[in-house]
Amino acid sequence: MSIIPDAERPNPYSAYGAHGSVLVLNSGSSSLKYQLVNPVGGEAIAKGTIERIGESSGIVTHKFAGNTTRREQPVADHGAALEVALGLFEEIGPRLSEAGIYAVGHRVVQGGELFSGPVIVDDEALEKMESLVPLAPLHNPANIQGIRVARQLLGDVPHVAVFDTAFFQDLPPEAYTYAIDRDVADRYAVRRYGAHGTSHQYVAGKIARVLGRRVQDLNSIVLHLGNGASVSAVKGGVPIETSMGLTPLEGLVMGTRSGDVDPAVVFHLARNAGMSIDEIDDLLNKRSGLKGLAGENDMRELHRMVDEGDPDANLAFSVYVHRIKKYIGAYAALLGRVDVIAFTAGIGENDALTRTAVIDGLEPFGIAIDEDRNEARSDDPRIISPEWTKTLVMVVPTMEELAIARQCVEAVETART
Ligand SMILES: Nc1ncnc2c1ncn2[C@@H]1O[C@H](COP(=O)(O)OP(=O)(O)O)[C@@H](O)[C@H]1O
Ligand SMILES: CC(=O)OP(=O)(O)O
Ligand SMILES: [Mg+2]
Repeated sequence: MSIIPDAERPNPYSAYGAHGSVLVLNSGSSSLKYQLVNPVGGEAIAKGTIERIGESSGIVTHKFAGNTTRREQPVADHGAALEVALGLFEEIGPRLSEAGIYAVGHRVVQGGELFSGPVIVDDEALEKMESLVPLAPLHNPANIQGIRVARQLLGDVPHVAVFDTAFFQDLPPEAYTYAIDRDVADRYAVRRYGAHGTSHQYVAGKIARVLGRRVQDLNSIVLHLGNGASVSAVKGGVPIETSMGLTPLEGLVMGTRSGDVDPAVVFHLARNAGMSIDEIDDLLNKRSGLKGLAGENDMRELHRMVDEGDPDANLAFSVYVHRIKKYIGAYAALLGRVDVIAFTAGIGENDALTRTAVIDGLEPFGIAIDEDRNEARSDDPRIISPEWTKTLVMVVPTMEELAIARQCVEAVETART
């Protein structure tokens, strides 16, 4: 039986949880999110984000004891970002030496075929993660750098890696297999691994708890719309499809990533535009998506540009929404019955305009939004569809850090028994 209670209730043992607190590090492609979490009660004791890593202007935010500290300062890379974060704990609090840290949990995006669940980090595990860098070039290097620096600075507690791909290890073969020569695919581990799995799994479970239903009885489409974006079809708690593939480049239109393109685009650019493979990689991962179409990957800014009549921003938003709708239709066909469509992550949780545009026109399928519910502001999971629909549309804030903290405690406890 799990030592972590499912219900999010206050921890009866100590201020920071029966197992102490867990420091969670979530390195994205250009950001570091961190949280000191009580893994039992579920509350964040302190948390922060460091955005625009590697750019000339970084934004640092640290929240503790009801106060928010915000600074603008350039941050060179993810190692430097972690040092800034640890410095803020010393300066503003809580001091990590007094926070009863039980373990450090690291989000690692790509576990490939080497990791199907959380692992306590040692040198061998780190080497394996290094070998997976080509399968998550924007993410694994930052994740690994975070682990190295954190192990040096917080060396006396266990460090646990929790993989984005783990949840999707349960995908059926027809979903994870690319229809290419089998020998080549097998030799080079070319298959679909998915990503954002910790979030998709958390949201699918949270939907069931909020509705008072068993996850086994629910079919959900989860839309994780952040800077990276992905969608999953979860049938009875088990993922049957997801939009990210070999790497987090496949699928939806994202902040800077193209999502699905005809692979022949790569051959065409290599042969006829004189671009190298590295240049095309950079193009599709960093200069595409909303940024490639409109020059802007912050959704708030994109809306402002649309309001000012910018045709590029308008097209970018239309392409973004069109792709999500295509996936909803496809995943509905795979699920057969859709009980819930859930929006999560930065855009999914905060952007009523995107939610309206995505659901618009789906009424004939019994899917609709109630605009008052959609626009009501809340940090709680909520239903935003009208009473009459069979499919519920929901907003379910993701809590990747809490989910990582809990998996981290379970991994340490399992290793000890
Ligand atoms: N209030 C808001 N309205 C619209 N978009 C928002 C809002 N707040 C954040 N976002 C968008 O959320 C995205 C970042 O989401 P997030 O889940 O934090 O991404 P990641 O984890 O990939 O860095 C950005 O595109 C940002 O514009
Ligand atoms: C996998 C992925 O795209 O992650 P993020 O959204 O944090 O960049
Ligand atoms: Mg994210």
